[in-house]
Amino acid sequence: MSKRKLSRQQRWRIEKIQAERAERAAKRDARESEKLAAGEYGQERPGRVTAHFGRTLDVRPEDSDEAVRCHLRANLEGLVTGDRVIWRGREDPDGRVVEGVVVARGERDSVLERPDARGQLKPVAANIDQILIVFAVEPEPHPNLIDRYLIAAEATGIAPVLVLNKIDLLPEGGGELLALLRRYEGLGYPVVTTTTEREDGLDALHARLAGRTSVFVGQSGVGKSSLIDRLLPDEELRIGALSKDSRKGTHTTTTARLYPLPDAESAELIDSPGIREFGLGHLDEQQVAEGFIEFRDFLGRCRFRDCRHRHEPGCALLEAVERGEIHPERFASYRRIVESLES
Ligand SMILES: Nc1nc2c(ncn2[C@@H]2O[C@H](COP(=O)(O)OP(=O)(O)OP(=O)(O)O)[C@@H](O)[C@H]2O)c(=O)[nH]1
Ligand SMILES: [Zn+2]
Repeated sequence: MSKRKLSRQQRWRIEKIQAERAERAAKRDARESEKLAAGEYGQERPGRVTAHFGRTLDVRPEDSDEAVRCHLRANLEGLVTGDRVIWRGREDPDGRVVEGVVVARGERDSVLERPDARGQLKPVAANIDQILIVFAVEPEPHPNLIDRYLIAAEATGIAPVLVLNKIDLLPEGGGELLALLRRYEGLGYPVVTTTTEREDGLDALHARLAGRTSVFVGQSGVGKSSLIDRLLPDEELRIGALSKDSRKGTHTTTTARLYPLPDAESAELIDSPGIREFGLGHLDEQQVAEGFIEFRDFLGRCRFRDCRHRHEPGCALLEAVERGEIHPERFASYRRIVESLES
């Protein structure tokens, strides 16, 4: 077969497939607008996306715990778990909302992004109030791991919280790790200590979660799963927040999900394996410097506009270290992280 003939055939096939696809989409839209026009769907109301599967979403109404399987109006794109939306529900003869259509997306306060397979940043969750960076007495956090997480969190604009887990393993008197934590508290970061080994081990965490939407991140083995299992003890509760037919879904493990926490006052958790792995990947030197919050007062004050804060004369950061306004270990950590970006 000649090359040209093949490509003509291919072109024809592609065009046919595209035409069919467009026709299907147009039909679907027409059906939806008919239903909307015919008043099959009820009033517009607010809700929040609790899970998403392509063009299908689970939306939890503001006045209910049970999410409703919804599809998207054709002109809407890129909704993620945590998005606030306006939607309309369709009721069955018994007056129960059985399905819905999302008609608009609300403003986002924040968005968490992750690089996709091609390295392009894609939103994975929205309207998160705080990133809980979990680390543990064991495995001991290696130097500047905490800083790396803090920088990544600062770059999202979402408030970080440090959670030290497994405090049942702390030595008498607290040891170095607690001293390190005090330093972070001094910088203004909230610090919470936890243990899943004691009945009251999560009290401080519950208080911190109340009234907010949170995500847990942190290195393997620090106890994220254990903490989340304790916060959402009832497996059914995790699944029960979803509409019935989404339980059958096979693609349910990778999407981020939003869970209401049973024991804390209007606390919500967004979780997925991808979110837990949140890390430093895609930052540049500028973002790293800005991620050290105590550097911010000094950035832009160096003598040279393109100062890289190494040994340049008139470097505002180096002078601040000299004066004791920046902790030398934080500055050393900054340097190591910048160097690791280069290699
Ligand atoms: N002593 C002690 N062990 C804990 C505590 N919390 C969790 N562990 C243990 O730490 C180990 C790791 O906990 P996981 O919850 O699997 O940690 P993770 O962060 O989810 O790890 P990945 O799934 O690899 O990301 C398990 O053996 C837990 O039993 C704690 O508060 N104290
Ligand atoms: Zn400088």
